[in-house]
Amino acid sequence: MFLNVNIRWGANIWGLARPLRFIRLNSQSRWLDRQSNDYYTREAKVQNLRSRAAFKLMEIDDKFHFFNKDKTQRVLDLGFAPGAWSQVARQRVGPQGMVLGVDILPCDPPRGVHSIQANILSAKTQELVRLYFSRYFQLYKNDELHKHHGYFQDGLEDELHNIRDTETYREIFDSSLITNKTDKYPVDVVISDMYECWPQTTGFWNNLTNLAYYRMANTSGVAVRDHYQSIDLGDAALVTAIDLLKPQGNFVCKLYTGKEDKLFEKRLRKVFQQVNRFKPDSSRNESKEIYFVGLRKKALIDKLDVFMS
Ligand SMILES: C[S@@+](CC[C@H](N)C(=O)[O-])C[C@H]1O[C@@H](n2cnc3c(N)ncnc32)[C@H](O)[C@@H]1O
Repeated sequence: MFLNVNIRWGANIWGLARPLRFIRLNSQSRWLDRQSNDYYTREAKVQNLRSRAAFKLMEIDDKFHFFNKDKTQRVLDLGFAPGAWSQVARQRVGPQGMVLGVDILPCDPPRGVHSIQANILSAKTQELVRLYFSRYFQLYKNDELHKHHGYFQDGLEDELHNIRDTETYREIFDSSLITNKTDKYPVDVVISDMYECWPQTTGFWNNLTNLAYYRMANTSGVAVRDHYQSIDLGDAALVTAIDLLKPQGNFVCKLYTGKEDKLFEKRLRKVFQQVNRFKPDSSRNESKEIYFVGLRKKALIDKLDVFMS
């Protein structure tokens, strides 16, 4: 059904704003009602988890077992805010593991997790992730770096300035030099729940210079748009996995389902030995989200072949 509105700018716009605000408040209160009646939301509060999303990752791991307390695993959580998946990863990798969250929005990471406020679509983000997991520049151990809200990048520019000229730095970033200092694939598990942001509770965009909150992909309710935007973020997560994930490493990625699922799945099959599609019980029936799980990354991957055919 189309709403036929004849807008004369200036004259009628404020008249239109009122009903629109009413519609928004109505959908907000429906969302609040649904939240307060929801088992997983209540349970998340009881268990001190940052959101109900935690239960989705628990269910996915209960089925596919990609976290392992016995190995020292390094986990990269893409779009980690507010941090429920990072909490689950932290618990499931055990004390020796490392968890790094990346989010375009600023967010205090959960206990035992470090974070970078960065856009996954930027090449610099990979550099930061690589340095974080590097055994030779253990920046995460330096208190100076996380004294402000745990943000790893505080002071990072100074550190980068000091180390960019060193031989070790060159070895870490020069993939043609395979030495025992080079950790070409520093990550064991990549998890990506990238999509809509958590509700803004204070004016934190004062911290941002690039108006990330406006530029990000927010779920619009228009299925086609949400689907294509989530495919873009899924592809960004897949590129990150191709570049940083160890052979035999594992990958979890949320997607809003639609026409291109099959193509995304085909790309995943070129990177992982086993690919599964999964809808956890804790994901609402009416939600279009599904989760792809890629197990055991292949050793040789041709990125062009993954994305071109
Ligand atoms: C649904 S939330 C993630 C919830 C999280 N898994 C949890 O359990 O708390 C999606 C997140 O993706 C982030 N995001 C979206 N686009 C991004 C991008 N290009 N780079 C980094 N983070 C992004 C958003 O800021 C948002 O916080």
